Amino acid sequence: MSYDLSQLGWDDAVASSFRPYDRPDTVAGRVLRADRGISTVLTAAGLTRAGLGGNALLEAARDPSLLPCAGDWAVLRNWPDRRVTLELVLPRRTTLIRRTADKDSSGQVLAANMDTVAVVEPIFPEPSDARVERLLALAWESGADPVLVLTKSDTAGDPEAVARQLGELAPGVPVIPVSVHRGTGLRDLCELVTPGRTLALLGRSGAGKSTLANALAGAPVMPVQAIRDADGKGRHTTAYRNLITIPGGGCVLDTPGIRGVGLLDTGSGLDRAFADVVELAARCRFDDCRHESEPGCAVQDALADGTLPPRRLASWRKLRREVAVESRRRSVRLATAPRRRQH
Ligand SMILES: Nc1nc2c(ncn2[C@@H]2O[C@H](COP(=O)(O)OP(=O)(O)OP(=O)(O)O)[C@@H](O)[C@H]2O)c(=O)[nH]1
Ligand SMILES: [Zn+2]
Repeated sequence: MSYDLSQLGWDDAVASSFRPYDRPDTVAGRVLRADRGISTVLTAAGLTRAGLGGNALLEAARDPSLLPCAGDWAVLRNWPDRRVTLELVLPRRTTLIRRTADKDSSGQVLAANMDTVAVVEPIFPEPSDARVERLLALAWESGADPVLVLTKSDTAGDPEAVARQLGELAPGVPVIPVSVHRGTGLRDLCELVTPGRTLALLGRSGAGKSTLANALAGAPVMPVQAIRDADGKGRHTTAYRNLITIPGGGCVLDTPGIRGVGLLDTGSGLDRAFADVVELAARCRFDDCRHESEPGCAVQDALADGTLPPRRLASWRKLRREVAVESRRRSVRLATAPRRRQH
């Protein structure tokens, strides 16, 4: 079997990052799934499973975020005894990464090398403004283009009205109401999974991500609810992340249903998610305006004339505080971490 990797997004940039490692015993592939050290990888020769090679283990010890994850392009090595190891994760073009509770961790990579991140929020039960804002910041931070997908639109009397309302939390982001049950809105999403393009789905458990991935694939490739193990115990399907190849080209990356996401904002994600507030703040008279009671505060003016909802300002402040606390913690950690190779 031979597979055309350009369908999966293999292009000149990936090819040139692979070139230095291109040897008779190596091959490049895209990670469909990474599960406790075993990666399922699609190469031009077909599907293969690879354990972590020595080099990949070393890299991961240095920085756990360099462990392979779904969506990665990787260098595989074929050994004479037919073993296959994953030796290196090629540089990621975009990365969805969240802060983990683990203090030493540099964050958990949820998905890599996607072109678009769909923040998936269900219309029923009630969509959460705060979750949408947080996930959009994470999506912007990834470097990919965000879209906001409102699932189960069949449950709303007027899904367009809900879309307009949530659209206010998503400046510059297309909002797409979708109902898989009715088959509406899917065409807009299909345009994001044309050959070579990857769409990642990000949302809470039950948001309808798997249902959406199945609909985009046109065939049930992923069990929606629970599947049964051989021993009869129920196992939930979304503990892992999966890259699904779409017949006709393109891929969908389903991330696990996440309960809480900590932001690991290093710069622009939050600013872009709150572009409306940032733009107002840039118009304040003082550069260091705290938008409280300073004269000439454009943010306070917008609150007063009703163009900026107070809730929106409050969530911006809350997320900024969270990110500031986290980056302080990170810099303390870096300063106190034992140096490697001191001599
Ligand atoms: N009414 C309606 N229900 C839907 C639609 N899409 C999904 N659902 C239901 O929503 C529930 C959750 O869907 P899933 O696709 O399993 O959600 P998920 O986001 O993959 O959840 P996790 O696997 O836990 O991350 C299921 O019971 C679906 O049948 C839709 O378009 N309309
Ligand atoms: Zn101000």
